[in-house]
Amino acid sequence: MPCRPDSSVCAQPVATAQPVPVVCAVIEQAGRVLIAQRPLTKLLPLKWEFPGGKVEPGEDPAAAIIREIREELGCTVVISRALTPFIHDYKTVVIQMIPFVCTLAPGSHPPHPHEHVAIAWLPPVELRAYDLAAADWPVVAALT
Ligand SMILES: Nc1nc2c([nH]c(=O)n2[C@H]2C[C@H](O)[C@@H](COP(=O)(O)OP(=O)(O)OP(=O)(O)O)O2)c(=O)[nH]1
Repeated sequence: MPCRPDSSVCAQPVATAQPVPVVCAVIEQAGRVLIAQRPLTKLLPLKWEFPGGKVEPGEDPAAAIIREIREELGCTVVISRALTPFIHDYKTVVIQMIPFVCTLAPGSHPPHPHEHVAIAWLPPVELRAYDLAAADWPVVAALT
């Protein structure tokens, strides 16, 4: 039997995409935090962000942020605290942002951009002058 669009009893399968879990690190050092500029060739080209990336299936978010920072910046971070995760809807993709405040581990190499086009260390109040990815503004609000 065909389904009427307004029917409440019609159980058509509905596409319910799960948010993509994304970890990001607010790396703190001497009153400044690190942001990184995304490459031209990826989503959100040239937007600034807190470095990180997608959590792999079955991966613990805390392990994911340490892995992503090692891959992207060649350094080791220690998690100081977790900020509250939240959902951001980009319309083309819905992500769950899972932010961590971190410091560089003692003896770590300094961060060096392997995938980003630039990095910057800023006092948190200066973040608002940068063209950050939309999902990063709640993270900035949690910091300032
Ligand atoms: N890493 C990161 N991604 C962010 C931030 N803000 C934000 O909207 N995003 C979005 C951009 C992407 O849609 C998604 C993360 O994707 P990504 O491309 O950085 O992840 P990845 O490093 O795992 O990349 P790949 O292996 O798939 O190439 O989250 C942020 O602060 N950090």
